Amino acid sequence: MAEPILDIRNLNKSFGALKATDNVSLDLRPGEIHALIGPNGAGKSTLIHQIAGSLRPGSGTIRFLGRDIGALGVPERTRLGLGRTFQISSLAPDYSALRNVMLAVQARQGTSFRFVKAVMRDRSLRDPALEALERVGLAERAHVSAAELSHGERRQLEIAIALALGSKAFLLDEPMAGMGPEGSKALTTFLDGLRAEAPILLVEHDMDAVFALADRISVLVYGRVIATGTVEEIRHNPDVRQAYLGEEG
Ligand SMILES: Nc1ncnc2c1ncn2[C@@H]1O[C@H](COP(=O)(O)OP(=O)(O)OP(=O)(O)O)[C@@H](O)[C@H]1O
Repeated sequence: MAEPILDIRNLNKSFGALKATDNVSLDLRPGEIHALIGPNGAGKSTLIHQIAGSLRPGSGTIRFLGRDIGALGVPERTRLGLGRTFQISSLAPDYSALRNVMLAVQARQGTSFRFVKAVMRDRSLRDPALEALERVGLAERAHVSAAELSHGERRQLEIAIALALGSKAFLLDEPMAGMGPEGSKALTTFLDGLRAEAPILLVEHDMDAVFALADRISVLVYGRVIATGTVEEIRHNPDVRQAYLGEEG
């Protein structure tokens, strides 16, 4: 079996008396989409925050590309290639889609401050940014401000930014949220292709998308992973049906 890209072992996080992450172990392997599902409040976002570095675990280890990243902050983890999209958008709303991605390319290149006009003309920033927009299907919207993009397009733009940052794995927290059926379908097709580039840890409530995309699913209930398996294994797991899917019959 291939070495995991991301390897989480015995992670714990409490908020007062509440165990939001209860001895969680899971991994993300090359080329896969590993979906993380569970009822509201199960601890999915809390787990993503700990992996991204925006929340410190109480205990446990997080290894990324073979390295213990537990002591690193968010920017260092991003630089190592841990790409993340957020439930709440982190885009600069007044900037065009292109400029949002160019800022990411600039951050990756570590280039210092330049005047905006010079930055916008700089082909070493512009070309990779346009390529990332092309890849997510947003090239035609390159000059539209982030604020004017549809909800789905903003999600695509966030992924373009993660691509431009050279992400080697993606943490996607509810990318389908607030999307209509067409948008969800388009994003599902896109994510299906994206896994070949970098594996995806996908938190998602849209079960159609999860069942269509996931190579493996982990089910989180009250902070604990109660099962990990293929779509078929999870669909037929009696504990999962009772704790979570059961409510859908
Ligand atoms: N900063 C915090 N302080 C105290 N409690 C918190 C904090 N963040 C999360 N919690 C609690 O931890 C539990 C897990 O929350 P979390 O947001 O991770 O769940 P989730 O599975 O992502 O839920 P949803 O599907 O609704 O997004 C919840 O009971 C929540 O109220």
